[in-house]
Amino acid sequence: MAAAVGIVMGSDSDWPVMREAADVLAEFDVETEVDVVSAHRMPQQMLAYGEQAAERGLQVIIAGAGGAAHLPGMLASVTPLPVIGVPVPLQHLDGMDSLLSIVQMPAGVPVATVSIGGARNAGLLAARILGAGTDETAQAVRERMAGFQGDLRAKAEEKGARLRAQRTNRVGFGA
Ligand SMILES: Nc1c(C(=O)O)ncn1[C@@H]1O[C@H](COP(=O)(O)O)[C@@H](O)[C@H]1O
Repeated sequence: MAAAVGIVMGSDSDWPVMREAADVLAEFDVETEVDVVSAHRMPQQMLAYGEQAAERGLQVIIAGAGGAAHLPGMLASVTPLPVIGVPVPLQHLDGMDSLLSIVQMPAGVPVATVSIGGARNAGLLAARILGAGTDETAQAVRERMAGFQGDLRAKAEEKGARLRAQRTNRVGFGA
């Protein structure tokens, strides 16, 4: 099956962060492809990747990069697909440099930017985008997302119950 989400990053050193996007999309049975595509180091290939992404069948691109992170924005400038940018924290500046590079896009070229190191949320956002469609595949992703949200809610409720149980006065909203 062709990949629906392309997960690209400026270097293989970004993979420990970016793999979380691939892992969570696997939980949703969404097919992904993974590669290193650098705007700075391989500009021609980066443009080709962005230009061909839609015709190759991709529906969403997740792009992660650290430091002076131009990759997500440059991909967004050559593809009509939604691009989700992941700021990758490096040793210096803790990812603030990357966050600001990715989030401050000029008008007309949107990149949906997640938090520093937020590759898991990038994967979840990609799943939601895929789930917004009207076909059966979209519906299946949407149903899985509803299940995921139910689990998340149950875990949050347990946290409240644990916290209330530590107190003598157990009054609280969830009690
Ligand atoms: N920000 C970019 C781009 C780009 O935006 O095109 N290409 C590589 N990089 C980043 O450089 C950092 C260090 O890369 P190396 O570990 O290969 O030296 C990585 O976080 C990568 O995303």
